[in-house]
Amino acid sequence: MAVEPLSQKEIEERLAELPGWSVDGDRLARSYRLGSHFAATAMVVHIAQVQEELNHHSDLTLGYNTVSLTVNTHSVGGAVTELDFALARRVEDLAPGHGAH
Ligand SMILES: C[C@H](O)[C@H](O)[C@H]1CNC2=NC(N)=NC(=O)C2=N1
Repeated sequence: MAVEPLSQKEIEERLAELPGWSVDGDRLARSYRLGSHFAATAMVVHIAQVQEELNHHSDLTLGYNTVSLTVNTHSVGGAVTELDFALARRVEDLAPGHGAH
């Protein structure tokens, strides 16, 4: 399946289903706060596992008790695509298990 940049309208429709996520420049982004540094670290490892499964990788930043991601699709010149939203949905699914909000 060829992956293509999403239109502004397509991005807005998908963002409406993903509270907390936004588009910052040409990247889909969200930050989470967790209960401790160790909890944040465990979430980073879990996200890395999903990224390997999807073969799609965010810029993933670990803070003291925060985890931040930004992602776009290099192969279309750094635009937001369905692949970025697929990763975002998977991260949203795993976040509650880590107590992330
Ligand atoms: C060869 C491999 O499929 C590509 O390099 C993948 C890996 N991870 C990736 N991650 C992201 N965010 N964008 C890509 O275009 C991308 N491409």
